[in-house]
Amino acid sequence: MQFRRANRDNPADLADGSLRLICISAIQKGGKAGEFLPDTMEQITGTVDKIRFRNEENGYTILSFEPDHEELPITVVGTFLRVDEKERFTLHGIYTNHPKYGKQFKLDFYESDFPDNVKLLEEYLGRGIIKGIGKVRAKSIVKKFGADAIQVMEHTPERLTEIPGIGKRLAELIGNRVKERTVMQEAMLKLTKYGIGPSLGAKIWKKYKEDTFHVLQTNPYQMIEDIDGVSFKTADKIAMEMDMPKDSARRIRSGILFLLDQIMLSGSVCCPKGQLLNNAEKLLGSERVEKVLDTMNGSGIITSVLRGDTEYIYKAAIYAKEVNCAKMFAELSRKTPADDAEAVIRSLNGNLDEVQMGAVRTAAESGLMVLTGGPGVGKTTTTNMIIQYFIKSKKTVLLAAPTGKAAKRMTEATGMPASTIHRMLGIEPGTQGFSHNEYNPLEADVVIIDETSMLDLSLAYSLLLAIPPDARLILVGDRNQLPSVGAGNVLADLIASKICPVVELTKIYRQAAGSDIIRNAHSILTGGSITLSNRDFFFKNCDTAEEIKETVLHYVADSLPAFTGEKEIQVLTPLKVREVGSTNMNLLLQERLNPGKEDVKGFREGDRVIHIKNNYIMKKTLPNGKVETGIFNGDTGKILSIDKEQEYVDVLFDDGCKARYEFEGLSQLNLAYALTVHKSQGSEYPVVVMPLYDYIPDITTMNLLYTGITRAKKCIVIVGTAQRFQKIAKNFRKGARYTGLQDELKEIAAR
Ligand SMILES: Nc1ncnc2c1ncn2[C@@H]1O[C@H](COP(=O)(O)OP(=O)(O)OP(=O)(O)O)[C@@H](O)[C@H]1O
Repeated sequence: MQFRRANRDNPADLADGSLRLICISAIQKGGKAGEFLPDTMEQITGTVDKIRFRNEENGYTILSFEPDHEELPITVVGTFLRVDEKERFTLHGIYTNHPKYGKQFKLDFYESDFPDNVKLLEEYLGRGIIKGIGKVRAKSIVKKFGADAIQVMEHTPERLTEIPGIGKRLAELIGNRVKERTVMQEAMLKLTKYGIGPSLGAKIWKKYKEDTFHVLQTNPYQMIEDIDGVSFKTADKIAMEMDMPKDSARRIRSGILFLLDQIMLSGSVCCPKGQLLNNAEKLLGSERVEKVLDTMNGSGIITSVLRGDTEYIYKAAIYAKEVNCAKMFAELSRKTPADDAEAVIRSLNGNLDEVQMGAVRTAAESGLMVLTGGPGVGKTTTTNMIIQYFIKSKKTVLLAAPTGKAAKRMTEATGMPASTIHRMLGIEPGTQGFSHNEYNPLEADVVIIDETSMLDLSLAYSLLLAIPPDARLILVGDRNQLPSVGAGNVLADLIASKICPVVELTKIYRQAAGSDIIRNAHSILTGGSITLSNRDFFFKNCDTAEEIKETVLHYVADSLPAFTGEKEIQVLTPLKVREVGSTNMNLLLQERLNPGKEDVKGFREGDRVIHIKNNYIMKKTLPNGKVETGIFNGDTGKILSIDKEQEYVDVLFDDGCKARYEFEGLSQLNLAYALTVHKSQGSEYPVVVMPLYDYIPDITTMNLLYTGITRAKKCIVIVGTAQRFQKIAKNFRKGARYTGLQDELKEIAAR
């Protein structure tokens, strides 16, 4: 068979039987590790000698390749949709010179074909590439049909029956398998034309197989629901390429659901109808939006709720959760008091003030209560007394918090085991489900949750489902902290609804004598004046972004470690993006604190890192050598070593546990020299530096400043201008977070 170079922009090539595949590979241009030789595209044709590394998930491959007219094999690095040894390709890319591994060919895209040399073809087919053909059959097929063997198998498979031992059925089967291969490759090629990379392309193919084009042509939006990683924008691009009308109901429906998902990512659970229609019309360029929205409302996909004069639109599932949360909260709040509470309370040891003692009494008397207050007011001390009360009353108490770090702090503060809420509920990895639910409730009389401000609506719903009918729920948290990252505003809504008792502690006990951190944190809440007595709360006046960055670097690297005696200084930024955001500050801090080392995907040995996803199946080795599973969002540590040959990174976490990350798993890590205030919720650090530069009314709020400041235990330095600080401190906006839990609760209470 004649090999022909194809033009990836020429649609005719797609239909040409001689073309097997042209594939785009994500080339990593300008990677620091590689210094480019001439930056011109090269083309080499040859045979795969050996696959040295392959990640089946994303197609990333390192292989040794034998070019046709060169003696020595070369190393090729890039993304192959699929690849086998002895397979033939024409590769397009550039040569680079890797400091450690030498000359490499970085792949941009490739064209693939079956071997055109009879000997290689026999060897290739003999390796079991096509099911039903082993060494012996490969030999007979190639002997019979020569270099045309593949053409015969694909287009006239019945001719295979000319070979003894191959019957009609097997011939047909082989023909189908070869065709399937071709169809898959063509599908992948077509997908790359819509900007879909090989890894996503492979997922789409895996899901729809031969139906891929049918789905793409009839309803590409289906992919959003079926395949992880397909966004509305990707599906819409395909739909537009397919000339789908802008006014198509499917398109509008998907666009509306996409916007509702976006709303939820920003923390709201619903959206005023007017706002949604406006955004949808802008996104979709269609005037049929309202009509389609109304039909969706009737079909159970979305729910519309009238509150006052405003109509709010929810995805139906999240609305159901909100309504059910309200019902379950209301149900809990109706519980009756314990019988001999007073006698047990009198027997408790500890010096609580009257309000704190009142909280213990309330806990004893209520099915549902909230204990809130700022830093150092005795929330933990009071919680400990509540636990003591229930233990003395022979009740089973379970403790949990939304994050791993907060759960660890709860364990230390109470002396009792506390877990993440997910773990307490028995997360079932791979599904969104929990083993504890309404059919299998928790075995507890009392459940106490700390850092409740971080509890989002979905997790609150799962938690409430698992609370046994006669148990109590106690929610502890600081209502002035930022709300949860996930959609909802559970603690604030619950407090505002007045459906259950709320005990607010206001008297500051901790460090009352000497600390400006706590005093100023409380002053920010009350709008009081800020004290700068240079004890533990410092302010450095800097104006420009450049000045702020330099000052932060200087404090973190030079002056603060000496001044505070702490080696690690935590930078907390209001934003992730922009010049003084955590992403950029991390790069600057990495260069300053950990310079001159080679990067792997942005990480270096010795870097401070944070794990950013709850991973309940990942293994870690405890300091005592025992192996456990579970690494949580917010866990911080340091990179101990990077093994480039074996492609893994070892991390030592702050609690002494070690974990190994394969290179592909590194997306679970971020640099942690600088974190956003949002990310730092539930954690505390001895020394914090907080640069204030940007002002975005919905984000840089008083609550964000307050949350950042209260993360510092020993010392905080704020870097910015006094005007900017005041502006943020007085920004009492809560951010546009639309939720309805408060109204639902009030409605139930009024019945
Ligand atoms: N009634 C009290 N009398 C004397 N000291 C108290 C009292 N209540 C709390 N404290 C002390 O105040 C300090 C802070 O208390 P605690 O840690 O319970 O506060 P917190 O609200 O949990 O603080 P944070 O939210 O910052 O962790 C502790 O040293 C505690 O012993």
